[in-house]
Amino acid sequence: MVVFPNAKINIGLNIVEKRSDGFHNLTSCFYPVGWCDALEILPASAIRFESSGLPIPGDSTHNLCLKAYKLLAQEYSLPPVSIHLLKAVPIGAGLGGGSADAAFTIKALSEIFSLNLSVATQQDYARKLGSDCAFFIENKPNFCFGKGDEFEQIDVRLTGMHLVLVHPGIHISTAEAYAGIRPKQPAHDLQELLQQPIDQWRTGVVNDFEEALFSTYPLLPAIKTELYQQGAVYASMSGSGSTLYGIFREAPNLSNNFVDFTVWQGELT
Ligand SMILES: C[C@](O)(CO)[C@H](O)COP(=O)(O)OP(=O)(O)OC[C@H]1O[C@@H](n2ccc(N)nc2=O)[C@H](O)[C@@H]1O
Ligand SMILES: Nc1ncnc2c1ncn2[C@@H]1O[C@H](COP(=O)(O)OP(=O)(O)OP(=O)(O)O)[C@@H](O)[C@H]1O
Repeated sequence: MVVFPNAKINIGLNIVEKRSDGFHNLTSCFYPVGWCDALEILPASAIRFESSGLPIPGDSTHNLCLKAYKLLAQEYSLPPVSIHLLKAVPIGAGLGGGSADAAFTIKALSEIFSLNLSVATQQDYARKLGSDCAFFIENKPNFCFGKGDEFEQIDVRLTGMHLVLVHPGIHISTAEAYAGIRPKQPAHDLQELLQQPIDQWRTGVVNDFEEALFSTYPLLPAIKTELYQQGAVYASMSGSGSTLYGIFREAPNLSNNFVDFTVWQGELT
């Protein structure tokens, strides 16, 4: 089976408080986007994992696809599989790429081996692998809270709007980004702000990681400013960075912009 684990963006991200388990409670709208990896999982005579495309830091035995397989294999006595991951979504980029790989592995294994796992059960397994993972089981725009792994429906529809993602090649560790944050209650309720027309998001819909990371990496606010100059109706950093995104009504002509960076463009669904 071949599946295509896609990235997400965060539209607004409030880091509300530090929890007793060391994690943070947050509120954010997670929105799936079309930039994706390719993941092939086949029954095999022995467990095998390999990846191509972007190099993934760390030992491949720690890859989230393998962790997801091992989690289900021990519960359901799964036979061995061969996994090939073609990595395209940048890593440490605030796009949840590794988390999507983990969630799509759970979904694919459930289908290949007819495990008949409910959405809720798959989300429970995904939560064990990372805070962002559970979102990718349903993979639809959601208002997320708790560690980012609890969901409430939200009526934010950007279908047909044009998205530009700019990854400046800076790897930001999620744990380090959280360590630099002072949690606070948001000035305005994010769910309410997102009910306003998108033209009004610019003033109120904020990503709390921007304040700390923009002073460390001046390139990041420069890219955000450029996205607005090119006509974005809303621009922000995604997650803990370093990817910036702009939402446009029409595809901009970016032939002379962002030439030093990795850019992905496409329509939002
Ligand atoms: C920044 C976001 O991408 C926003 O969507 C996510 O909160 C990150 O989620 P993630 O990459 O799945 O993070 P995890 O793999 O669960 O955790 C990595 C590290 O980030 C910190 N972490 C993560 C999520 C969270 N709600 N609070 C945290 O403090 C913890 O130090 C944790 O050890
Ligand atoms: N399939 C995978 N894809 C990417 N990174 C993976 C994967 N499996 C394990 N990892 C590890 O996760 C680390 C990246 O985690 P990190 O949370 O910083 O970034 P991310 O998963 O790309 O998404 P985000 O930046 O949105 O959190 C890598 O350094 C790598 O060691």
